[in-house]
Amino acid sequence: MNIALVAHDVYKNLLVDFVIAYKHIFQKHQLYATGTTGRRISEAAKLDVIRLRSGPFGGDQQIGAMIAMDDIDLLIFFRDPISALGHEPDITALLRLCDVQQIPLATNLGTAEMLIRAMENGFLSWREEIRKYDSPRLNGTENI
Ligand SMILES: O=C(CO)COP(=O)(O)O
Repeated sequence: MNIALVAHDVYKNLLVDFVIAYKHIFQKHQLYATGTTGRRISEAAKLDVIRLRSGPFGGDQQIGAMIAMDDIDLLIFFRDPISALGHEPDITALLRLCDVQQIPLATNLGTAEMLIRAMENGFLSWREEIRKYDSPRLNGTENI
């Protein structure tokens, strides 16, 4: 599975600890992350992470573009629910695209834990099936 990981500053430590706790699962998958989140995870968890731009510089939009192309299977995004951020439109757009593409999305630790355990137990294997029929790459709508 292709897993995208994003955390705003207040939750970066939480996400790093979460990835370390479930490293035995994460290490079996391809990880993507926004810039600073990815650096923190790769340094602390010693996992390979494909790092995109930092969120305020387009990282959320890069992940959104991957989701639009059905290239991400699961997004864990520990967003800051208190502070307003300058790139709020990018954040909203990313969350919206998850709903457009039916991508499992966790915005807090409780849901993230359930999704990761569910994935480990095969509950997200429907993603492989849906990709065959619903992928913009395969159903001919990628140029629309
Ligand atoms: O701002 C972000 C997501 O909106 C996260 O970006 P960083 O991982 O670069 O801090």
